[in-house]
Amino acid sequence: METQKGQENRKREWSLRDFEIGKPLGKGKFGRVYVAREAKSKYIVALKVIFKEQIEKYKIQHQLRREMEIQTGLRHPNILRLYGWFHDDERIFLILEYAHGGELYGLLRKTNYLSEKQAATYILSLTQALAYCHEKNVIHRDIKPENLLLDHEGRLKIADFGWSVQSRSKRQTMCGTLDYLAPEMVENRPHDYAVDNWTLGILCYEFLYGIPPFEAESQTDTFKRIIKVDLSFPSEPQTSAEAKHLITRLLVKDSSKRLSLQRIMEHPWIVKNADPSGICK
Ligand SMILES: Nc1ncnc2c1ncn2[C@@H]1O[C@H](COP(=O)(O)OP(=O)(O)OP(=O)(O)O)[C@@H](O)[C@H]1O
Repeated sequence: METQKGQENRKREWSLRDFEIGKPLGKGKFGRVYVAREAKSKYIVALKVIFKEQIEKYKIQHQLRREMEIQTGLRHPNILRLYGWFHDDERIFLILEYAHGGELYGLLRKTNYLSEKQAATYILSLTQALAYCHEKNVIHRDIKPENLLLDHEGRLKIADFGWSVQSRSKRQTMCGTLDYLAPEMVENRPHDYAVDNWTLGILCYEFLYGIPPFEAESQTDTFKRIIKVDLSFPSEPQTSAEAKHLITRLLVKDSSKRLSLQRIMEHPWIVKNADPSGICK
């Protein structure tokens, strides 16, 4: 879409008549997602349909607007494009890049865990995308496998910016999903970009072992494990000392001592294992 008409498209007024609707891709809390084809250009997109009634019921008007504004402004190979949106009386339609490969979560549930090469490639892609976001003062705050999609080449795309925020100052609202939250967030302390670096440590662990490191029977126990940084590595599957080193350097309680995104990209485990093209099949 963008490639054919460039800037012009973003200013254009869309309507449902511009699209041929195809198969459903899935259902979320607030609506459904379909494959769709723009009738004129034949360009394939994902059309997310959100019911205004649901938005009002859950009082997420502000959050949705913020998500739409942030995601529209981001252009990175590892961030799902939001090309534009339109609405009718009952629904809001988001025109999204189509990720043919579905959710990374699905792949992880199927294989239980990823190889070091796959895990490192995804962590590098995520780190590069987050470095781009942080440069634009965007903190994602809710990176987890359910929010990561894959394109037709297996390239990772960050898809959901529902909890992201664009701010230079520290934030205090607790948000996101407990297993992936940094100690400063679960303790309701001011937080900044470093919460995303923590989450990279959580994801790296989950990619390699199949479960997030602080998962517990109850939310209370998960909370306790996070604030203690109660980290241990299972004996199976066996992983390299370098992978464990990276995780240990990210899951650090003091946010100022966590490895920076630049240092993650230069870490020996990443350099040795990650495919810089981001393509992972
Ligand atoms: N751009 C896309 N390309 C391909 N599949 C997609 C795309 N966006 C969403 N999907 C699929 O549609 C499903 C529903 O997506 P949706 O964003 O509505 O909900 P969700 O992220 O699962 O949950 P939530 O409502 O909590 O955000 C996803 O699980 C995913 O499999």
